[in-house]
Amino acid sequence: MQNDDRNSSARFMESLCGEYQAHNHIDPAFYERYNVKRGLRNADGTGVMAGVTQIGNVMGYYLQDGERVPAPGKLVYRGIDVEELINGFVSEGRFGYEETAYLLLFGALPTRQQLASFQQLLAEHRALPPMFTEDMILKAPSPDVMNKLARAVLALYSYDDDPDNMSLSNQLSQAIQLVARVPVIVAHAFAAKRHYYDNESLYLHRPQEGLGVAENFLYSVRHDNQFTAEEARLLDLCLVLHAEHGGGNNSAFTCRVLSSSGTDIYSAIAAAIGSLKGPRHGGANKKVMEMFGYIEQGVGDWKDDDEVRAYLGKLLKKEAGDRSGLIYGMGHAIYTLSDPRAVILKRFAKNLAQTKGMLDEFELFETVERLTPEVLRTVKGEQKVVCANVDLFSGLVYKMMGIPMELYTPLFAVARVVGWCAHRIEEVYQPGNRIIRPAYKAVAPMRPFVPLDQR
Ligand SMILES: CC(=O)SCCNC(=O)CCNC(=O)[C@H](O)C(C)(C)COP(=O)(O)OP(=O)(O)OC[C@H]1O[C@@H](n2cnc3c(N)ncnc32)[C@H](O)[C@@H]1OP(=O)(O)O
Ligand SMILES: O=C([O-])CC(=O)C(=O)O
Repeated sequence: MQNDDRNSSARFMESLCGEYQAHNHIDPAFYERYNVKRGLRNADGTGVMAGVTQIGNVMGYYLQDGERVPAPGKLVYRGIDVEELINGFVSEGRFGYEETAYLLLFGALPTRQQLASFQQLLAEHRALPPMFTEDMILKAPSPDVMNKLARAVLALYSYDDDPDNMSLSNQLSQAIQLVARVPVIVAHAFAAKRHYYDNESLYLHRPQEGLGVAENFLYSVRHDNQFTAEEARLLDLCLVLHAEHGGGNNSAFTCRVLSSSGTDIYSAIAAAIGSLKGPRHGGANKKVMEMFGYIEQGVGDWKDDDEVRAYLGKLLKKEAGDRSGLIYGMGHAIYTLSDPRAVILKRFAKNLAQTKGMLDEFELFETVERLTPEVLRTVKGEQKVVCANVDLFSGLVYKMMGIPMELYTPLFAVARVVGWCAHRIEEVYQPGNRIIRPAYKAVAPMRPFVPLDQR
């Protein structure tokens, strides 16, 4: 394109922005006037009840006389407290992700035999279809692994002989395939990203028989295939903690919205991946680490509360960091006093920081966790009780395990695909399900059409 053309299309683009701004303002007062549940949230911040589920339960407050009372967070999978679930498999010296996946998908803890058969099924489905990596990943790589993952999941539709078959056995079988394949797609998408965008050597490792999801993931993303048993156990725990979070979280709800239309599983899961990528949702784990990069640079003395406080204020006022006004890793739609996953991950982060000589960094994370509620109150007047969410410490744990930042959000997807599949199947098979179709109050005044030469 010539310079003049470029300038004139830039000017036209600018004028289009002006056109948009002139005609698209929505008065915030409308939300109250028309009783619109912004973000599908009631006035007190609680979520609008949009469905019934048996899969997961997230508790962060209780209601007393119609008021929200903050409480320590609790996460429940299929009626079982996640902390109890973790204690169960850790104390018996097993990996827990496959057992958790079985529980979430089918609704009951597996027997020893069922667990072994399920692990075998996952192993059989791990291999991607012939030429899939070459045609769908290497030929069209992406600088963003989540973007590649969404596109690859959507592409699996054309490698499935019966993609729109809605029978329960087909849906479950597609779900098992996705749980098995998503980690492999992530590993290959990451390899392609490193090769085509970072000029690194290309290595593609095939998943190994006899290794579970966490071990295979570490095996595949490390160029020398090496990992320790301790690393695999910690990653397994992270996967369990990220596997599910109720029907209302943005990505599960996205998946349920698509599923309610009767579309195929690949479309629904690809959309959920797109949702999780967002920086206010799963993408926050990467944003947390980027934000700490800014804080570490911008704060001279990490142990000086006043300096950290002042920098957090700048983040909120969009004067520092990525200028979004957010302190990533803090706040949650449901949790108030604590996110149980953050509590567990913080414990592991502290232990790892001690052994890796990274206690100063860990303590800076703790300071941000401690000071953010106060800064949110003073700078934004925010009265809500705010705690660290799962994303505050997960990135630090991954960093100390030597897992590259581009994989933080994809790892979330590796775990959460199980929750999404469980929600999809529940949405499709619940009796009397209906297409999800909320309303939008239309506020544009009516006006006549004007012929082209009279505008
Ligand atoms: C896996 C997950 O998805 S966990 C969440 C990961 N996301 C993040 O860490 C991003 C930072 N946090 C946030 O953006 C929010 O806390 C969310 C998106 C997680 C929850 O959002 P909401 O439920 O709408 O927040 P809530 O009702 O508690 O907040 C009310 C106000 O406080 C603000 N707020 C809440 N948390 C933060 C934060 N971390 N930084 C800045 N402002 C915040 C909200 O933007 C909102 O302000 P507004 O009224 O000016 O729009
Ligand atoms: O529940 C939510 O809103 C966000 C979420 O998925 C999580 O915290 O894991």
